[in-house]
Amino acid sequence: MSNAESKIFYTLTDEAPALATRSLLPIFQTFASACDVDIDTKDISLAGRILANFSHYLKPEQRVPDALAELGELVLQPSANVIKTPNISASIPQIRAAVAELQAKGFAIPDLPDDPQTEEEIEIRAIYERVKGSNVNPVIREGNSDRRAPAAVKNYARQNPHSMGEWLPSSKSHVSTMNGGDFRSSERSMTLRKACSVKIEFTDKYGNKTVKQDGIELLKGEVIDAMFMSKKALRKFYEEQIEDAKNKGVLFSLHVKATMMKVSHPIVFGHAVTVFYKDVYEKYATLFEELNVQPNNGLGNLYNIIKQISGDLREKIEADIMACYKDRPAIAMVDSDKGISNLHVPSDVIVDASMPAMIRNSGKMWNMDGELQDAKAVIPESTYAYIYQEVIDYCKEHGALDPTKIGSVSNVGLMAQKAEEYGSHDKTYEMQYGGYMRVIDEADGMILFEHAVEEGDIWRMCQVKDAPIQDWVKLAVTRARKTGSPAVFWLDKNRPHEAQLIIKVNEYLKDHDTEGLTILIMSPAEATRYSLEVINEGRDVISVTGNVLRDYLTDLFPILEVGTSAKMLSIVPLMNGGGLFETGAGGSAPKHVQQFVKEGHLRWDSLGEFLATAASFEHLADATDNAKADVLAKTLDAATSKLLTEGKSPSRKVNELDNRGSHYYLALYWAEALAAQNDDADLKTKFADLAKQLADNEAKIVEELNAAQGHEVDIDGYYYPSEEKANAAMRPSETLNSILAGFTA
Ligand SMILES: NC(=O)C1=CN([C@@H]2O[C@H](COP(=O)(O)OP(=O)(O)OC[C@H]3O[C@@H](n4cnc5c(N)ncnc54)[C@H](OP(=O)(O)O)[C@@H]3O)[C@@H](O)[C@H]2O)C=CC1
Ligand SMILES: O=C(O)CCC(=O)C(=O)O
Ligand SMILES: [Mg+2]
Repeated sequence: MSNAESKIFYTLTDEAPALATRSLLPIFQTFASACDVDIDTKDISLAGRILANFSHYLKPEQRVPDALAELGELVLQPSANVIKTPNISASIPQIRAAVAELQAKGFAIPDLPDDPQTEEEIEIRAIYERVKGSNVNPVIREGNSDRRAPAAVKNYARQNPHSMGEWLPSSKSHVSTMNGGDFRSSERSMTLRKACSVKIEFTDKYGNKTVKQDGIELLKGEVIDAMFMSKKALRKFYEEQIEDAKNKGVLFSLHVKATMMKVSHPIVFGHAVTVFYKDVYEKYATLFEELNVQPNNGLGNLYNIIKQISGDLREKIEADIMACYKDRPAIAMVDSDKGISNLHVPSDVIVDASMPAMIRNSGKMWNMDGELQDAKAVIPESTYAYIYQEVIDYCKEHGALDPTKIGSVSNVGLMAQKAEEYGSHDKTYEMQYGGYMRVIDEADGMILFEHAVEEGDIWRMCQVKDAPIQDWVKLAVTRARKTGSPAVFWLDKNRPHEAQLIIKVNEYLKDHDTEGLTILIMSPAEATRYSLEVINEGRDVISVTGNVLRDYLTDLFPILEVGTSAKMLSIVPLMNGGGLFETGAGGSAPKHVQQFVKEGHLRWDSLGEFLATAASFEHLADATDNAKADVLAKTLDAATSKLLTEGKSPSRKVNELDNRGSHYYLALYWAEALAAQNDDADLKTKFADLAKQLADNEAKIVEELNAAQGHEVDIDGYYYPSEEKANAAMRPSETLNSILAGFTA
């Protein structure tokens, strides 16, 4: 029965999840063969995406298909069944590093031009812009998101709580956000009564018009917004916050999402760099211009560039950088041993993961001396920053949340069809001159939005289509019905965009039976407090949010509740009927790779992959009437629960069970569960033998896996490692490999 519908696509991505896949996928493929299901792969790694986009620069034998474009098509098909591991949403410094590695490996791809001048350079830059930032998820997320902690994970965390730093009322940590001049304060929003085509037009102060984009086709019922962040207000805000951090004796730490908000946030980040290190960037302004220094790529970019200039001048600049610290507050560090601060690389501190980590750590971050210290978390955009202040206030009042007692905040998030900020990337502009930005209906010339902007302001337009909103409301009601938990729409009637959504939510709720359900609408700050109160009473609550809060909350609450978002079940019911199964909410854990190559221990926990794969089998079973796939799904879930209770998750420390060892135990428990079930006799027989072989060889396999630890590992690359070496490193047990290879379905 090998047809299109019996196929699962598993993505090959980057960093830790890509390493883990090399060990885990052969296990999944072996088990899937027993129910006639193929698990095929799609390489959407950063390196793979660069190569696919520059095919015309490569020798024919080096060319690779555009797997992301293929997946983008696939997710529109009702038969789609995709398992997606986290991938790098690349910042420019990450792209540069990947390009250098690929070039060194003989791929003649072009350098990323900083300041494209010729037609060819402009074309090359445009291709890299397509590869940059969050460009995978918006393409394949053709559905809204349903993320939650499965009961087994929650119960395990209750019994084996992760550490939670103590919170004292005396903590000086706090969130600082703009109270004017930011996107929120200038936001305009409307719902379209009819389909139309609009253009974005800039008019300078002399009346000259430039069409930034035209022919933007919008649908009836679509909610569109436009807003801008004032450069002057942002820089003034940074100055004030730097001063305030110094006066209060707390660390200055910036939290943005330069990867997902791939156009606007690198600029927001760059201003923080040039304000914090103002003395240097102003003193050497002309030189830096000649050298093409790019503050949006962080202080690390400056250090890299001055490496190339003569000793004396370089030392002078370096001394001037150090001198900045005298007048500035202490700065939060990413790696104090290596002197890497929060302002070095735009993708090192990503707000969704960095703020919960700070909250878990008693509101502290690392200072230059490698000590924990209270911090000022600077989150310029005020739209969602308040939620973190609310959590901090709550912790100051009530102490840290107790993972042994608290309930859970799950999430239903709006993201389908490039909803909200996901759709803003090609409609975000850094203004070269002051003037007016207008969104104009092309049919009748009517001005839909108008903003007076100044040089350097960041203007953007977002959109969210009506069908995804209807789907989102339906998903929220479905989850509320299924769980009996209250569902809270985190929408602020005072924010223009959310006021439009509230009208739609109230309208579309009428399409469903909501009798007996608790469905509430609250502003994000109120909803934060309410949700904390509910979970502190041990009860659960569903957060129903827009795209950015989806991202923020699905790291925030999981990290507080179960220690990491990697253990979440993360499902995207695709709007055309297919299923996209993401692995947790976690990222690609660059630190894990560093540890792996240094000491041969991979601490990545593939629990998210286990959960996603079970959900994928379950979906396939329903979609194709494959009863065996259903048995595989149920037994995989049972094996995952057993793995948790038996403590066979990866340890953080070298020479203890790591990612590979946990995969062995998953295979063992899964085969045992299949051998023990009575729903399918054929599977029972087949897997009884496999279970026996895996059990009989436990000591030998674990020994072979452990022997691979405790020393450096060479996988020959970071973004494009050697397949042969990485596979060998991730599958070091000959015994396990031959047992799997010997399995016949
Ligand atoms: N869906 C997607 O495709 C996503 C991609 N990303 C990308 O991931 C990269 C890193 O992002 P960042 O914000 O630093 O987030 P990460 O989630 O990668 O890192 C934060 C920390 O979370 C812990 N963690 C995350 N996943 C796991 C896991 N499976 N097992 C064990 N621990 C885990 C690790 O903690 P510890 O070090 O203490 O072990 C890790 O250092 C970026 O390139 C980003 O663009 C980020 C989010 C989602
Ligand atoms: O798309 C991205 O860049 C990251 C997405 C993310 O962090 C998430 O979906 O939780
Ligand atoms: Mg996230």
